Amino acid sequence: MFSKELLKDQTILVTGGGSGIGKAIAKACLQHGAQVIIASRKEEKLQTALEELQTYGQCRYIVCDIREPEMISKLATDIKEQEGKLDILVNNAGGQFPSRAEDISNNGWNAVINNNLNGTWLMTQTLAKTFFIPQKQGNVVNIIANIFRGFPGMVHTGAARAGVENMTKTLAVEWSPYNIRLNAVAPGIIKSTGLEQYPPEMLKGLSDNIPMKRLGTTEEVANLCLFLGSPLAAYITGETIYIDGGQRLWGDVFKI
Ligand SMILES: CCCCCCC/C=C/C(=O)SCCNC(=O)CCNC(=O)[C@H](O)C(C)(C)COP(=O)(O)OP(=O)(O)OC[C@H]1O[C@@H](n2cnc3c(N)ncnc32)[C@H](O)[C@@H]1OP(=O)(O)O
Ligand SMILES: NC(=O)C1=CN([C@@H]2O[C@H](COP(=O)(O)OP(=O)(O)OC[C@H]3O[C@@H](n4cnc5c(N)ncnc54)[C@H](OP(=O)(O)O)[C@@H]3O)[C@@H](O)[C@H]2O)C=CC1
Repeated sequence: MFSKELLKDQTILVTGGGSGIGKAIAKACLQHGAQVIIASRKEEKLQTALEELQTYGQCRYIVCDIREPEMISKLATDIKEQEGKLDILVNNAGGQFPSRAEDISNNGWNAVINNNLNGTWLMTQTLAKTFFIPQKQGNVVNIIANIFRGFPGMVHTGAARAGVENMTKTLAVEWSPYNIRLNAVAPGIIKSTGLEQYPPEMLKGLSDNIPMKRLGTTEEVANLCLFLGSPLAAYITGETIYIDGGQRLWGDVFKI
């Protein structure tokens, strides 16, 4: 177990923090001494999550669509006025839909690229310019996906997440003079609210195709993010860590 003071005095923004993996990350950060802001599109979801999260520490929410530059600017101003600083950004918001590549419409492709690549970029650039670069200190954790062998059945998100992975490496070098670390976390299949959007027949037998024969938990992903956000990972930057029970190496996710 980590020290309860691992993230003491840290201010952390978790996008998509109202559900699933993001909520688990927010909870873990609160339990380790941080103050946390969660952000996403749906206020009702954020409000419900907040009621649970604030029992663990100081937390609030901001409604923000990561695809909308104006909303992101307002979010940055809001944090500047309220908290006065930001130490860690967790870019967790995202998602996609399963589809054969030949069936994806132009709008469908753009929606997924906008959500996962452009949204992550806009958040990262705005918050780095507002906080991390002037502070000469910052930390970004990007949640991507298991794209190790491509992403058959979800080419749009595979392309977007590969973009985020490369962006993570590039910015780790460009922004190292500002003492900003950036890393990516690549979850395999995690038992979370996100899986509810997949048809039940697609979810049958998934564990059989994972070397460890089980799905991951949101808490396991949160623990990895805690580590990367903390001083324990002070010399790690530009890295992608897979948390997938070995699935990147063996087993089919999609039968194609
Ligand atoms: C076998 C099990 C799977 C294991 C894989 C596990 C790995 C990954 C797991 C996860 O990531 S879990 C997290 C999942 N959570 C989410 O995905 C939630 C967020 N997702 C979304 O919000 C959407 O998917 C979105 C498309 C990114 C949202 O975009 P937007 O709100 O802009 O969409 P729309 O305006 O409704 O539609 C735009 C465009 O996209 C087409 N489209 C949307 N959904 C589907 C769909 N289910 N199937 C086909 N096409 C879809 C939609 O039709 C529009 O295109 P046009 O119709 O206008 O051409
Ligand atoms: N669960 C899994 O097996 C895996 C998940 N992932 C990724 O991990 C992340 C979390 O997934 P998970 O918790 O499972 O799923 P959820 O669907 O529960 O989480 C997605 C979160 O992102 C938010 N979100 C989506 N689009 C936007 C947007 N444009 N602007 C702001 N917020 C947005 C949603 O909130 P709201 O609707 O309020 O906007 C929601 O809270 C996602 O990026 C997902 O793709 C990756 C690999 C595997």
